[in-house]
Amino acid sequence: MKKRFQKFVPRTEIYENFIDKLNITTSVIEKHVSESFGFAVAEDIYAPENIPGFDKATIDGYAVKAADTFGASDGNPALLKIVGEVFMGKEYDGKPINPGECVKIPTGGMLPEGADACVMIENTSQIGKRVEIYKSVAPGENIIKKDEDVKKDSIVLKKGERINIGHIHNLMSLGITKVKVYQKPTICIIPTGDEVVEPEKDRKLTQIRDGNSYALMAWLKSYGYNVKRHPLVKDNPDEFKKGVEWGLENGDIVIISGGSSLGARDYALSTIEHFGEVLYNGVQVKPGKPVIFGKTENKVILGLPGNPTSFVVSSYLFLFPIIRKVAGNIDYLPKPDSIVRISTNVPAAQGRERFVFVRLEYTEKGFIAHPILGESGLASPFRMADGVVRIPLGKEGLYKDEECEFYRF
Ligand SMILES: Nc1nc2c(c(=O)[nH]1)N[C@H]1C(S)=C(S)[C@@H](COP(=O)(O)OP(=O)(O)OC[C@H]3O[C@@H](n4cnc5c(N)ncnc54)[C@H](O)[C@@H]3O)O[C@H]1N2
Ligand code: MOO
Repeated sequence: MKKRFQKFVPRTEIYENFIDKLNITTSVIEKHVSESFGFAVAEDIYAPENIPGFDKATIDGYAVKAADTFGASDGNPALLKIVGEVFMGKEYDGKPINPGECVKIPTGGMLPEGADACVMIENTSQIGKRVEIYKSVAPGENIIKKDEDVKKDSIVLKKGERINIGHIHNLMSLGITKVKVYQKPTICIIPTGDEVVEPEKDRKLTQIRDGNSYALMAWLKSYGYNVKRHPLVKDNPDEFKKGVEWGLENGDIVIISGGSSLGARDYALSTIEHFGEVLYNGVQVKPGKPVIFGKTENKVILGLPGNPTSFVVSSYLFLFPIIRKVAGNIDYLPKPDSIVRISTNVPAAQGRERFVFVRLEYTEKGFIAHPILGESGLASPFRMADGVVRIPLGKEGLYKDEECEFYRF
């Protein structure tokens, strides 16, 4: 990562040469499993036992030998002898069942020895100590095998996997109540611009209120990340430096909002160079061209464009993957959520991969994406959108009804 690039590069280059190679991760902490949703696990976890651990009935009825029911029907029922009953949470205390015998069993009960299937109570009729079976069952039918949910010694969580509710359920069922995870990163946001004012303040005609930092804070918090916001920074190098210094002391990832372009008062580049190394300065993406990628020994500093649409798209494409990487996730790059059809022709951006905000409509033919076009200086396109579709680099555009990748925001 020594070489510094000043040219605009494709998004994939940032992924391969900046994000994939980032060797910064947050510290490892122990969490109660019930508090671990969304964290990346910091160790491989193997199952110490089978789940459920016993062959289990999935219906209320009778535990049988399947072969005894073969050919059974309403007109020709199988007749079995009831030799006992299984109670919930208890092992069957009778003898293994023999051909011609069956045992009453509740949903969730442990299958008695000798039985290999269960028959639903609705398909039977009890006559004293016998039962008529009107429907045959195959071996294994209406049963969960003892290792069917989780097999002893199998891997339940791979280091770097994001913990989901299924993992939490499995871990708790296995009696594993604590888990080592990577701490969620802290992101420090520094909103900049002489023209930018606090939202609760009155503004002059030429001023704008800070939407960027508050929108990003809310978005990051929705994923449980820690966020800190610096007060507004004016367009001067000292204020930029103070802001970034604060960010480096207080967070893992520092974001400068605005001032990343080429204007005389755009100080993001020189400030990042002051504190660390700038690896890339500009990407072939629209919106979101002037993104600056920098790092110090153990922190990331990003300069994001001030234009609202560019700010949001570059956050989605670059900031979020960086956060996921730093948070220990093995799966950190964005992936399309689905393939949709575009409702109208949309031109590409010359020499840039283009992302277009769309609203999705569900029709009989599947999802149709309606573009919400507008300049990168607007915020309403993403207010009205479900996400973006992608026009790959080098493609001249999307034609009406053409399939394209959709990314949900
Ligand atoms: N000569 C060139 N000019 C520009 C180029 C270029 O290549 N050559 N690139 C354009 C592109 S593309 C973008 S994107 C913008 C990015 O500019 P900056 O990152 O330097 O951002 P600012 O100039 O600070 O602001 C742009 C725009 O966004 C508004 N803004 C800033 N902060 C906020 C905030 N917190 N909340 C809401 N809106 C904000 C700001 O008022 C400006 O209107 O550069 C083009 N120029
Ligand atoms: O690339 Mo700028 O990010 O178009 O607005």
